[in-house]
Amino acid sequence: MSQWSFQRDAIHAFRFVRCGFDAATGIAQLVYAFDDGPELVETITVPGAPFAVEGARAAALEKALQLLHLIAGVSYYKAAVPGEIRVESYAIDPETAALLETVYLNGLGEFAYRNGLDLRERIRFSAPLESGSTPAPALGLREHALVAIGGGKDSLVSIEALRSAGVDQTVTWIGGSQLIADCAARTGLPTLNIGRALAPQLFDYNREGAWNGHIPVTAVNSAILVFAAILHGVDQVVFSNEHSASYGSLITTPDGSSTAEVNHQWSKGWAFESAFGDHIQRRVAADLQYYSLLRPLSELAVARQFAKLDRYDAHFSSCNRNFHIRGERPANRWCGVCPKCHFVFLALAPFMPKPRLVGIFGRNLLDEASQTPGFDALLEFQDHKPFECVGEGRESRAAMTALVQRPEWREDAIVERFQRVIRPQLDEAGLASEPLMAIDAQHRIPARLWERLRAHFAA
Ligand SMILES: CC(=O)N[C@H]1[C@@H](OP(=O)(O)OP(=O)(O)OC[C@H]2O[C@@H](n3ccc(=O)[nH]c3=O)[C@H](O)[C@@H]2O)O[C@H](CO)[C@@H](O)[C@@H]1O[C@H](C)C(=O)N[C@@H](C)C(=O)N[C@@H](CCC(=O)O)C(=O)O
Ligand SMILES: Nc1ncnc2c1ncn2[C@@H]1O[C@H](COP(=O)(O)OP(=O)(O)OP(=O)(O)O)[C@@H](O)[C@H]1O
Repeated sequence: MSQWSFQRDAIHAFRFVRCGFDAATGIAQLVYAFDDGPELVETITVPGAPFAVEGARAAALEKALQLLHLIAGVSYYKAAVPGEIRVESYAIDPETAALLETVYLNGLGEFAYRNGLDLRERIRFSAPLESGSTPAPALGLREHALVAIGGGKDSLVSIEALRSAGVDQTVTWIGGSQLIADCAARTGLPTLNIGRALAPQLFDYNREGAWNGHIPVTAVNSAILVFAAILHGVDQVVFSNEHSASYGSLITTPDGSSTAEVNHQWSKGWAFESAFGDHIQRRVAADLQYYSLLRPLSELAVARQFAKLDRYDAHFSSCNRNFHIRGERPANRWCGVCPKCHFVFLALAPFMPKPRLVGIFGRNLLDEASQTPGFDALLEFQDHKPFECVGEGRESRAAMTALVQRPEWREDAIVERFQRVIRPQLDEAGLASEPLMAIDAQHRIPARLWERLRAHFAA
């Protein structure tokens, strides 16, 4: 084994070697390997040990651990994308295999597009178990929500909505981000910070020529929170993925003959939420509900809700440059030049007093002419929507149209250019904000909770 070196194109198989959980320490180990190379060990640490889990809950925990092992493998599989995938220490059924193929294929959609790879014939999970295994039992989980917090506006909107609905919640995050920890502390609610350490060899492989690119990180985070929910015996895992996340960027194929949709945030979309949430209830725990509280809302509707809160202005950030595992972070939480900064500034502008918004970012992005190409991409003007977690083009166009009508914004460089250059080329019928504020019926929010929240979101 000491002879083995990472040679991307010579690798035949990706192996799910084993996974295990130590209830005494709260540490889960997820073990993978390429061919007969070294073991790649990712660790997940759930606070609260020692844990005592028995009977049906112990069986459910084992299933949740296997699902986490299978989904988190995407970070390593992507390094070489070999044509053979082997699950070695347990067997899976066809339904689980189908879920994994969907997650890997769609979740690596942007990765494949950017690297010029076609993964459709490569991603195959074999399923030795027969389908139709016994449905998962209800575990008698207590009524309590683990709410994922990401440091940005979306999860804060959910947390405050759940608070207003009187739902017991623990604000939960993965990783060592100080920014998220500050936001979590600011909620004043109970918190749970789950540790996650990627196998260190991944960083070596990256330097040695591994394929690299985006992975469906929300799918990984979701599987971690499901595992933690069963461990802590609670019945809800809540994410904050809005309706708009289900729509990708329309890309023209390299030969220019057609367009295809590639969604950077596929695992924040409805296709993932519905497939994963159903799978958890059928195969892991019948009374564990996985849902996104913001699924009925567009990004603009979420921005409107966030503008009603000012408690987090000096703490939150949606700029993903804060969240690199290694490397620099923006000095004042907002880099001001990435697609997420552009979009969040634009989406909040119609709903916030200008001085408040400029105070949050420390500058007025809409009056920086040098940023025109970035805003053009959001508007899908002569470009496609950026590969980032930003709203739909029609939301950006509607927000810009709203700003044109405001004296305090309309003379700013980007807004003025929109009115002069871009708007005349658009169909006026598609520029209104109001239709984008409509509440969508497609979601997995438990019915009793939704009855309480509907009015909150409509206000
Ligand atoms: C912070 C960030 O945007 N990272 C993306 C960036 O990675 P970079 O190399 O610049 O820094 P690191 O994040 O520290 O990653 C180092 C390497 O590790 C790989 N990796 C990381 C986390 C993980 O769970 N698995 C991994 O394999 C990573 O690929 C690097 O090789 O560029 C990468 C390549 O495009 C992206 O993969 C990194 O994205 C992170 C996985 C990440 O956490 N991104 C979130 C901020 C993010 O994009 N969230 C979306 C949700 C999208 C979804 O669920 O599909 C959001 O904001 O809504
Ligand atoms: N480190 C993390 N741990 C747990 N959940 C996370 C983490 N990062 C993001 N999430 C969750 O993933 C989902 C998508 O993240 P996203 O970045 O869109 O949300 P956000 O940070 O709340 O808001 P914004 O869109 O303004 O950045 C949210 O439910 C968020 O809470």
